[in-house]
Amino acid sequence: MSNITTPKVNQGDSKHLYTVIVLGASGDLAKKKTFPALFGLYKNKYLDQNTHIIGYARTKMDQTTFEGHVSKYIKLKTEADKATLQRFLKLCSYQDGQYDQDKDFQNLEKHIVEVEKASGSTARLFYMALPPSVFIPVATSLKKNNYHSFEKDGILTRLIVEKPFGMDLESSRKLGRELGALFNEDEASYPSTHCLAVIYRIDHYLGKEMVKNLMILRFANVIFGSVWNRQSIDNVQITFKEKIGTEGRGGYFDEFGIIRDVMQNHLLQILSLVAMEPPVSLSAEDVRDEKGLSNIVNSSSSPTYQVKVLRFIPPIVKENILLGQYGKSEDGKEPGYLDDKTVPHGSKTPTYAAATLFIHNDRWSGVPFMLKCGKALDQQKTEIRIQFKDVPGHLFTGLSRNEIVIRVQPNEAVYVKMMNKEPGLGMKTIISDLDLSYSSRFNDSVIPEAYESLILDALNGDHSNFVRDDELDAAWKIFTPILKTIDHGEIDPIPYAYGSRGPKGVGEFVAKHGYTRGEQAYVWPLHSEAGQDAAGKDQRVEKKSN
Ligand SMILES: NC(=O)C1=CN([C@@H]2O[C@H](COP(=O)(O)OP(=O)(O)OC[C@H]3O[C@@H](n4cnc5c(N)ncnc54)[C@H](OP(=O)(O)O)[C@@H]3O)[C@@H](O)[C@H]2O)C=CC1
Ligand SMILES: O=C1O[C@H](COP(=O)(O)O)[C@@H](O)[C@H](O)[C@H]1O
Repeated sequence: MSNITTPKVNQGDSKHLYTVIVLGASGDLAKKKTFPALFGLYKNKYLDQNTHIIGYARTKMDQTTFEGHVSKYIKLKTEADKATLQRFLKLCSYQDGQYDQDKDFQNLEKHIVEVEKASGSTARLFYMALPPSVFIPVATSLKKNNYHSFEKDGILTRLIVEKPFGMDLESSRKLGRELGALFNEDEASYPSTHCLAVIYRIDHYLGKEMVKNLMILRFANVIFGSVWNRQSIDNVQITFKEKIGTEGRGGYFDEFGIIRDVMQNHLLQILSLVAMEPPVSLSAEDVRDEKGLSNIVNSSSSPTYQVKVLRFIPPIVKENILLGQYGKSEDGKEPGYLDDKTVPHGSKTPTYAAATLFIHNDRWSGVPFMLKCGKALDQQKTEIRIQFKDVPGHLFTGLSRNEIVIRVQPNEAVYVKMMNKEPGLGMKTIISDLDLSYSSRFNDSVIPEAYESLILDALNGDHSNFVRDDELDAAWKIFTPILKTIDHGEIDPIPYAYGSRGPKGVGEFVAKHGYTRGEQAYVWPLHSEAGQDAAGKDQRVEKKSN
């Protein structure tokens, strides 16, 4: 594990040994992310070496098949890793059952109790790697059959819930109410007891190294802190691109579309960390107060309201949105979105979206925040691009604007585009960069997977990087009206070819909101496909010496 982040093991709950129960264990998320993350934590000794993992789903599987499912996406680099995997698999077991049958959850309970007796575990982490349609039946069954009071039985319960948290404001509130009736939102409200199960709403982007780095970049550097406002910044872009389409998930995706899949959650969470005011402290509630909604602060006589960043963002309007849907690749080899048989004929669901949001507060008034995301594009990347205003006056010509780029993935980096004197005689300006590329600066460090980091936080009882219900409410208020318009088929997505840069008009869209391409050509060296393919190896040196 990384020497960039050095989390403490079981901080706050060190007396608890957990049993982890993965519901939906037969699924895509469980095999691709949850089990590999649990293995990563186990391998690096962030999980107690006696932590048992129980899979639960409807599919019937014997132990060998389950072990194959658990290990399919686990990357083994050394012989020692192989031996560790064998030890890890001995801690994994599987139980099949329906999601709404008490008797099946009672069987699960028997199995958990056996495991607890054998291991001495006193805490349960339930991980719901399930489609949202079964969140409530499963949470209800768990509460009825598998929940114990800490005070009475000495068993601590935590529950991780995956996105999507609803389809719109109304359904998100309904889900929140129903879940809230079963489990708690917040441990801090019940400090003395620890007796109620607590919900952790996961948005895995909050576990990404560079997203977590935003707080430090912003609030631990005077040089950034003092220019992080409308006086200096012209526009901000937050971009998510994926090379793959909806392969295998078309049916699921069509219900949601790219805005609900990526923009309303991952990109908005990044925006709130880029734009929020400094929190009072790094405590979970102080950080989430700044990102989220209003919070009544008790004063002796009258309450005061702290107003927070998402509340300053009005709903997105039709003029500030651009949608796309991918078709076949230009060579015809890759299928278009509508070629997927699980996608309804003639679907208008967007697989690409660009939207501009404004934050009407003193810091950001007038600064466009452009969120862009799409599937089946030319490259994979997530980045935050903060573009500064033009240099005033006429001392120099042909200048490009300064930009701070935070490359979330791949090839984690922070680089600042800046003007420099071209070396040699004369006073010619040249665009260059201050480049903190992790592959060269921290090349002996391993960056933890987002899910490793977040599961560890949940085990440690740290809510800071999870989504609170009022944040969710604020997020849905921004998106629900435009989503209704889209769901009614009122905006036609612009077609784009699989593997292209996206729909025509994206360049004009960002230009309309102020993004300016400089006169001088600039390519961040690791931006190239070659750089991406060699993730972890710095291509710059080769490029510069060529
Ligand atoms: N896959 C991914 O990359 C990501 C997924 N997520 C979220 O994680 C959750 C799980 O995703 P994912 O693993 O892809 O989902 P899957 O479609 O693979 O579903 C997980 C399991 O749930 C059961 N299941 C599927 N459909 C239904 C249904 N209609 N009714 C009851 N049970 C069903 C199946 O198990 P069985 O039939 O054996 O019971 C399946 O193996 C979702 O909320 C998703 O949005 C979030 C981020 C990324
Ligand atoms: O939540 C989701 O995220 C993934 C992208 O995650 P990443 O960590 O690989 O960037 C996306 O593919 C998926 O559609 C979405 O549901």
